[in-house]
Amino acid sequence: MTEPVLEVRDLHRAFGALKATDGVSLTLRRSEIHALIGPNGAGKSTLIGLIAGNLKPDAGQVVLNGRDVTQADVAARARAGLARSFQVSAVAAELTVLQNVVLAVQGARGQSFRFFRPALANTGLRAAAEAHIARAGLSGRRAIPAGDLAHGERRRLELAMALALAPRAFVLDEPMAGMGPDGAREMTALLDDLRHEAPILLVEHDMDAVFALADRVSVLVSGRIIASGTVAEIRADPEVQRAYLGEERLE
Ligand SMILES: Nc1ncnc2c1ncn2[C@@H]1O[C@H](COP(=O)(O)OP(=O)(O)OP(=O)(O)O)[C@@H](O)[C@H]1O
Repeated sequence: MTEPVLEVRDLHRAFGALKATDGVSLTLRRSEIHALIGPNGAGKSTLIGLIAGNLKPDAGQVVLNGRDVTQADVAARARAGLARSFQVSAVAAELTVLQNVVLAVQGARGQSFRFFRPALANTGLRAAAEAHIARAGLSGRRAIPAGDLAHGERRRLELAMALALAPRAFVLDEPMAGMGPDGAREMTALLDDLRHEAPILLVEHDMDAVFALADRVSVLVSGRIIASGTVAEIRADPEVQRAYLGEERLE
């Protein structure tokens, strides 16, 4: 089997006496969607923070493409190809969709934002930005200021900007949050496509989306992964039913 794109090894993080992350190990393989689910307070945000570099672990490792990035900061992990979206966002509301994505492409290429005007005239940057916008399904909205986008479109814009990083792995924090049923279905289709760009670690409460998309599901409860498996395995697991899925009123 090929080496995982992202690997978390025996990660620990406490806040005082509370073990928010208590010995978590997981992998993300090429082209897969690995969903992380769990009740409120289970430690999902803490784990994402440890993976993205916002938080430092007390022990354990985060390995991206075979490289130990445990001591690297958020920016260094982003440069190494980790695209985290939906919580921290650099979208500028007054700029158009195209302008925002051009800036993201320019930034990803290590060029200064001071040269914004030349950037818009730069056909290479512009073509790359247009391709990301098309991939995110926003071509018809390229001239709209980001601040005027609907909620779901804004999420698409964030994904288009994440694509500018040429990501090796996506870490997505509740992409379906705040979406109606149509928006959630559209986002589900988009994520199903994006997995071929880079695999996705998906933290999501929307179980329809999780069950439609995930190749594997890991269930986090009190800082520990209590079960990991296919959708069918997780749905049939009595411990998961007891600890979590029972609350979600499945089927
Ligand atoms: N900075 C912090 N200081 C102290 N305790 C914290 C801190 N961050 C998180 N915690 C605690 O760690 C535990 C895990 O929280 P976390 O936010 O990671 O869970 P979660 O699964 O993301 O929850 P939710 O689904 O509600 O967002 C909780 O008990 C929370 O109160």
